[in-house]
Amino acid sequence: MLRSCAPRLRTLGALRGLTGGARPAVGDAGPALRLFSSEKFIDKDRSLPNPSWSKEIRLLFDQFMKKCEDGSWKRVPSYRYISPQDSKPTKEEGQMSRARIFSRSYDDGLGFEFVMFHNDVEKRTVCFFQGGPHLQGPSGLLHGGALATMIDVTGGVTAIMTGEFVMTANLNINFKRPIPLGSVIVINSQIDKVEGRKFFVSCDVQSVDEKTLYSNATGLFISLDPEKK
Ligand SMILES: CCCCCCCC/C=C\CCCCCCCC(=O)SCCNC(=O)CCNC(=O)[C@H](O)C(C)(C)COP(=O)(O)OP(=O)(O)OC[C@H]1O[C@@H](n2cnc3c(N)ncnc32)[C@H](O)[C@@H]1OP(=O)(O)O
Repeated sequence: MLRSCAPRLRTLGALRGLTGGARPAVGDAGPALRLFSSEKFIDKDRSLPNPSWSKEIRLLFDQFMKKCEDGSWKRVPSYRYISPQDSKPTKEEGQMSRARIFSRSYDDGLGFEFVMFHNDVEKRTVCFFQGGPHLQGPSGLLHGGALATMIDVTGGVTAIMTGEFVMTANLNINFKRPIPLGSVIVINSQIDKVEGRKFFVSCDVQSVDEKTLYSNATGLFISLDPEKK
């Protein structure tokens, strides 16, 4: 997913140029549709509602878009592809790379449907996630690896929003209750501590009514050593 570090400022700029306000129509550099420089390729912001979203996740989306109006929360835009300028050259020289960002690699409704909102003052991120049918583990339940992916992405975004590009060094997840496939869950992530390049993040995963704690986790994210880049 994180294939190139050199262009991180541009990428971080894109991530930090987050969207707020009532109109869910802007992503990095403005448009929800991102036209890559080749002008042959359009990537859309996938953290906006699509027809596969249940009423429940739409309601949460609307509630948090309202919270964005005073600037305290920002919606985090999210794309399927790393733009060609940010990608490392691939073996498919001269062709569009087929690489996709894992958490956005499924077609609408089949895999990871989610939207994140970040609060800069509180250094925390909330993610509303609806796992589609291709993320099944045990019958009728969400695969643990799919949940780990979402915890990783939410924790990673929480750290990245401090302004540093990070890699995941450690994730420790307690799976406490199984998650019904297709249900909407809430992942709350916050930065507990920063020590030099190390960002210690914690996450909990709950039902929308907060009655069920599905999982909790801690993660260590490390920003890249300038010497080693
Ligand atoms: C730019 C373009 C990209 C585009 C992006 C698209 C948009 C993004 C949108 C949305 C983002 C979503 C968010 C991301 C979510 C997904 C993230 C992933 O999947 S990341 C892939 C999986 N992770 C790896 O592959 C890491 C592999 N490991 C490494 O590369 C290195 O080990 C690394 C960078 C993590 C650390 O290496 P060192 O060389 O920089 O660090 P050293 O100097 O060894 O350690 C620094 C300190 O950290 C401790 N440390 C290192 N690893 C540790 C560990 N595993 N556990 C505990 N401590 C550890 C050390 O003991 C040291 O501590 P002391 O400073 O001495 O106190």
